Amino acid sequence: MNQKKRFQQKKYKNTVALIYIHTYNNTQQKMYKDRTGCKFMKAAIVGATGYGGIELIRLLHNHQEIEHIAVFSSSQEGKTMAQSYPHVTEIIDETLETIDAATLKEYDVVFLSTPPGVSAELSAELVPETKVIDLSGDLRLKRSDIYEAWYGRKSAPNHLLQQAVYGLSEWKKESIKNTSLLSNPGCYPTAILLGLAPLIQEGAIQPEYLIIDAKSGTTGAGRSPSAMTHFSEMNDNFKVYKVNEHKHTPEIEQQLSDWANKEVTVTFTPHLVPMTRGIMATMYAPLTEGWSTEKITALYESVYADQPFVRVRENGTFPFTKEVYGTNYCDMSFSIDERTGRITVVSVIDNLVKGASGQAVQNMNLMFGFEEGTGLNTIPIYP
Ligand SMILES: NC(=O)C1=CN([C@@H]2O[C@H](COP(=O)(O)OP(=O)(O)OC[C@H]3O[C@@H](n4cnc5c(N)ncnc54)[C@H](OP(=O)(O)O)[C@@H]3O)[C@@H](O)[C@H]2O)C=CC1
Ligand SMILES: CC(=O)N[C@@H](CCC(=O)OP(=O)(O)O)C(=O)O
Repeated sequence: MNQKKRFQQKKYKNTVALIYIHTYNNTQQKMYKDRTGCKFMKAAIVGATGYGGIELIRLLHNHQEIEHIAVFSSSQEGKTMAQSYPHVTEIIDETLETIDAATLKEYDVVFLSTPPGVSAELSAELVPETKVIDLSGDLRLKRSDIYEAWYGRKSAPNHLLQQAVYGLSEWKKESIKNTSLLSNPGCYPTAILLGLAPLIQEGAIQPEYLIIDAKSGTTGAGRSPSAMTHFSEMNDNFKVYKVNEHKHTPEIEQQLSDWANKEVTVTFTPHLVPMTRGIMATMYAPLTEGWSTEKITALYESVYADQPFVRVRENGTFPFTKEVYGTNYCDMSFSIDERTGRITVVSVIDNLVKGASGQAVQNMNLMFGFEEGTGLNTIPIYP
């Protein structure tokens, strides 16, 4: 009997029959569902000292199924989380552990909130023994030549790229449920793809003329200070960066091409704005024949009717980033310009929640058969 099964048997032998004789398959997922509220999951976070990591801690700490959160670091082993983040003093008393595949395999789920290159190596050692959710871009692109061209580094082995399920939670829920290797989408692609999905899937826009303009808060760049993001460079400023060379471009194109059933290329221009969290994506494209405000409204409402974290606003009532702050929501609205025949779609997310750790927890919920919104049902912090 392996470590994980021993743990579950020890903890639950008096309360939950059979829990330890199942392996990771649909049967066990059903059992997880049956055990809602038992709090027996053990989660590990690699890269816990980063912004994605501390946000995972915030969300998992309040998650009713998580019994234990272990934290791992490549540079601060032996220190406590409170040494990195005093705001978790007396809330999270875990000590940062050395990253080691054998230890990580003891956990039910491992979050890799690490820079590019780490998960390409680590996830190969962890799946299928445990479930891995990778927040980095290592496993999002299916073609290694495209990864290498845009990331400027060697890609993960092809079999891992093919095995990983791209976890835009609102789609491919069945694939997400059945995978051990989940690749969490990038922050910009999450806001952009959710905003464009109904239009591209229905052929309502001409994708060859699609232009995407997006703005991010500085936490999108992680915790390490840089000349790009530090206060005196960013305060009272507004920056454009990586024009026509941002690594999220092929990620957006890959998914749009899949939905459109033809190759789609986009102009994507990211900007940095002096705020802590938030992404606003503004997308412009010419409509195809026959679409009106009423038809597009009905389309968005039907596509997102059963998606708990997508809120379609009344036509023309555009969302602001603060209206999703600290939450897993993606809010959106659109307007059609009758003069030009173009539609403008605006979507907003919190980059650290729906754009990273929140979507990772949503995907974990799907992978383990929990209710999709478990641990994520909070009201935005406003103002
Ligand atoms: N910030 C955001 O809005 C989003 C981020 N992402 C992606 O999520 C990942 C984490 O981002 P974020 O938290 O913002 O970045 P941070 O820079 O804030 O944190 C990254 C963490 O990775 C750890 N790390 C560094 N080198 C290694 C290594 N060689 N092996 C293992 N761990 C290492 C560091 O912790 P330590 O030194 O303690 O090991 C660090 O705290 C990145 O891939 C990022 O691109 C995705 C979507 C949105
Ligand atoms: C503001 C800012 O710098 N944002 C980051 C995007 C963060 C992200 O999602 O990066 P991954 O694809 O590596 O996960 C950037 O533009 O590179």
